[in-house]
Amino acid sequence: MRVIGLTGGLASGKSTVSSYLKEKGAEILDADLIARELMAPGQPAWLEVVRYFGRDVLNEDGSINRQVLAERVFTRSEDLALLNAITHPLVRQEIVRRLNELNNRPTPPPVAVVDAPLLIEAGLTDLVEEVWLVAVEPKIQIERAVARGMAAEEAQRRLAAQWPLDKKMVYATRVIDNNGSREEMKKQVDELWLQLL
Ligand SMILES: CC(C)(COP(=O)(O)OP(=O)(O)OC[C@H]1O[C@@H](n2cnc3c(N)ncnc32)[C@H](O)[C@@H]1O)[C@@H](O)C(=O)NCCC(=O)NCCS
Ligand SMILES: Nc1ncnc2c1ncn2[C@@H]1O[C@H](COP(=O)(O)OP(=O)(O)OP(=O)(O)O)[C@@H](O)[C@H]1O
Repeated sequence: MRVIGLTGGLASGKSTVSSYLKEKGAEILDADLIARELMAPGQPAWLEVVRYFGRDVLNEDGSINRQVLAERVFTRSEDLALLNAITHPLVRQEIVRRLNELNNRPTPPPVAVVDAPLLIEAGLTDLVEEVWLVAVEPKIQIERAVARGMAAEEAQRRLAAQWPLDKKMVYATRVIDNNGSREEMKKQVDELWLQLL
């Protein structure tokens, strides 16, 4: 089983690329989804979030109010650092567990893709053989995030919490340019997939 890391900032097109890789037969481990699952009531990250951020960030049913928490962490860098310190080790542990599980299947998939916006920032690159970076100009990232319903200021704040493209480039072993059309992106992924297998 080959293990690929897929990364890129906000609204860069990671999910679009990973759905395409899934069609080709890859198994996808989605770090955003894993983080969300670990923050469900009673789960390890939920307990820590409540301990450090208090019950103010909870909905009435005890689930985390993601909008309130996002407002806290993307306007106060100390709070973001705290949330990252809670979630990133747990996300890492869960990714390791799931990769082992895939590897131990009687027939492991040919490729596992770790889809993580913060693959590089959170230091997960040692878990993967290659780092595929979905690269998009910040202006287009904001446009696409807004088209998806996010306020422009919110998108700006999230982008500011992520490493700039040139810093991520240093860690990338392959770059997928997603400034153009979906078709153009697919052509590049077809090529990378052929080279991989
Ligand atoms: C802050 C939270 C509650 C906001 O939830 P929300 O549903 O609005 O966003 P969602 O989780 O779908 O993330 C959307 C995008 O926001 C950006 N983002 C999320 N967390 C972070 C972060 N810690 N730093 C920078 N950008 C982030 C990413 O581009 C991500 O793809 C949530 O993102 C969270 O718990 N983040 C901490 C966990 C984490 O770092 N996840 C990233 C994968 S390791
Ligand atoms: N080449 C493209 N041209 C136009 N729109 C695109 C292209 N690629 C992706 N999109 C759109 O941009 C938005 C962001 O893409 P996607 O959800 O794949 O990004 P992401 O990196 O997974 O985002 P996030 O991690 O922030 O959730 C989506 O609405 C998607 O349909």
